[in-house]
Amino acid sequence: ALYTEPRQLPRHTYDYVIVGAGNAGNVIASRLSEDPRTSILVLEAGVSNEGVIASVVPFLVPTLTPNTPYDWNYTVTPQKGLNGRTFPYNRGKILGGSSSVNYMVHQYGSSEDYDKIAEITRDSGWNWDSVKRNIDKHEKFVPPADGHDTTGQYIPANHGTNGMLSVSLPGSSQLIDSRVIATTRDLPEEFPFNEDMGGGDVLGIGWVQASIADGQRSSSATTYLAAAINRPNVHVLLNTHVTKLLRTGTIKGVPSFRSVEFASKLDAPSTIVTARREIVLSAGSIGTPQILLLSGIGPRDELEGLGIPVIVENPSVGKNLSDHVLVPNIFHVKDGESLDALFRDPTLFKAALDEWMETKRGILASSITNHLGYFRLSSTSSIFSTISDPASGPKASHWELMVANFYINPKPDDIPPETGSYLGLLSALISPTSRGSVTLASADPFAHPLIDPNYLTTPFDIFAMRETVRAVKRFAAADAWKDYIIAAFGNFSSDADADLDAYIRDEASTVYHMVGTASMSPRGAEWGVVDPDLKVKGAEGIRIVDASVLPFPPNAHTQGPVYLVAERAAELFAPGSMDDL
Ligand SMILES: Cc1cc2nc3c(=O)[nH]c(=O)nc-3n(C[C@H](O)[C@H](O)[C@H](O)COP(=O)(O)OP(=O)(O)OC[C@H]3O[C@@H](n4cnc5c(N)ncnc54)[C@H](O)[C@@H]3O)c2cc1C
Repeated sequence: ALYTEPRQLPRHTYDYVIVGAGNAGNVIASRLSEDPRTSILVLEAGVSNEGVIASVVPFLVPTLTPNTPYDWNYTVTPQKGLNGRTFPYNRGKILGGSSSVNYMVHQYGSSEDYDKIAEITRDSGWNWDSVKRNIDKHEKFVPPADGHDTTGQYIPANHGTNGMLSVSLPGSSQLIDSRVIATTRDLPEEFPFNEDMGGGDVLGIGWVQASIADGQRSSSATTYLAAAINRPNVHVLLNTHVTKLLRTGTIKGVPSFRSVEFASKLDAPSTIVTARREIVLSAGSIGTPQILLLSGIGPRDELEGLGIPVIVENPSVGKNLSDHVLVPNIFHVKDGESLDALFRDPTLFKAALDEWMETKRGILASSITNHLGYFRLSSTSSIFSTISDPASGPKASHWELMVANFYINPKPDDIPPETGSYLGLLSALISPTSRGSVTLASADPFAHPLIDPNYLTTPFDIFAMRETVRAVKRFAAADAWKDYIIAAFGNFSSDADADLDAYIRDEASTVYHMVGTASMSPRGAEWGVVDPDLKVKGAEGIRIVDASVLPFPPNAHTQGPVYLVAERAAELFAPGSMDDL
């Protein structure tokens, strides 16, 4: 059942209380409630996704964030690596969390990401061979909206056909599709074709797979939660801001936490609910460390500085933040051959929307990109003489290329040109070495925390980003683009290091893939926030299941890895209810 006010809750004690009905939280709610003996309460700060049309129509995704009621509307602190700039950091505040507002690219990453997590945590349960078994129950590969022949565009054996989340290839073709594929033939050494990144091999460029079915977004709310919401053992409470977890005693010599405090707003009365088995924190890479800190779990000096009693001292909480930083690399192209007119001309846009409304087809049935790829820096790059390779392994990437057939620059103060046609060859750093943090700005649970991704503050990161821009220019110089690309639009024509650095520091923003703020580490390690079974270190009764537990950013857009983490996590919980004991 779905509730919108605390007084509607029929009870205050459950087997599990899940904080956050987001990407990961809904997987846990859905899987745990398959056992009818297990009772579950999910607490979600956001609103329902029902009736939010922009969260249904794939191409409307840019209207969902930032500065909307479906976004937390966070901002990053001034970034010293980006000339002191600050910008919004989008996060879904809606059923489905960021899976209801993201750009729907769906992939899992490199097999070497998972093997590296297994190595870091010393738990083979996280290696690729073990984790990939969950793809079958997670994924349901479906035909694209336009029903085109997908032969050669993916490898069926890499995919599930019977799982929860629908995934498909692009549902509408774009004019540049054939040029992208031709580039993989023009420059096969540097930009090879990759038929399918879903099997753990990410290198090369290929067709985008997206969480879309029948021209509509597939999120954790429309799939996992939708399957569970009518079960009598699942209660979901919306508009509910969790303010802290409460210590309820001591078990095996460590503080135990079984109660969760929440309120609808600062001056509203708070309510307390209790989890007989465990509390599951799935509030995401920002919300999860914030709640831990408010609960007295974190760095002693930070907590004492704000007058928060320290219950579990852990210097790692909120640290190790890492993210995929992005530069737009926009090119001016042949007039009329792009999607720019669609954004500028309300009549064209209305026609596209009408088509979608009538048929769920057309350009709006897909997300904004049909192709992306992952690549390595040259192994002879000078940077590797001073820094060891930060990629997950020799088959993993350093950077990603995303192809968008219109003017796209996520920088908030950027003003798109009123005329002309454009191509975005966006590049993102996949293996950053910069690390940032989430810290409390105040002890007020309703105040946004300080979010400092600390982008581009290491020699490797700026070196690698510079090389991505150079590689993009080589991509754009392929024969396939000769009669199409006119010139670079933006300050990246010069090849001088200093000029490229200035361009990057001026233009960079994010792909919104923040991870690592409650990282996994080996059992007994002196660092990290959770053990490999995702239980909070030095505490009892709290497990964390969301993007925050990933120790480093994967070779993927992060929803797929988060789904796989959540599916594996669901297997770690004890079956049944405390009532049985
Ligand atoms: C604009 C944007 C575009 C993106 N594009 C892509 C993409 O194309 N492909 C991709 O793979 N990934 C993409 N991502 C990233 C991906 O969506 C996230 O990494 C992933 O969804 C995070 O999952 P999560 O479970 O950790 O957190 P979330 O899904 O964000 O869930 C956290 C939930 O907890 C709730 N919550 C937080 N704090 C509290 C509190 N105090 N009390 C109660 N509830 C709380 C939130 O409201 C939210 O519902 C994008 C993200 C954004 C924002």
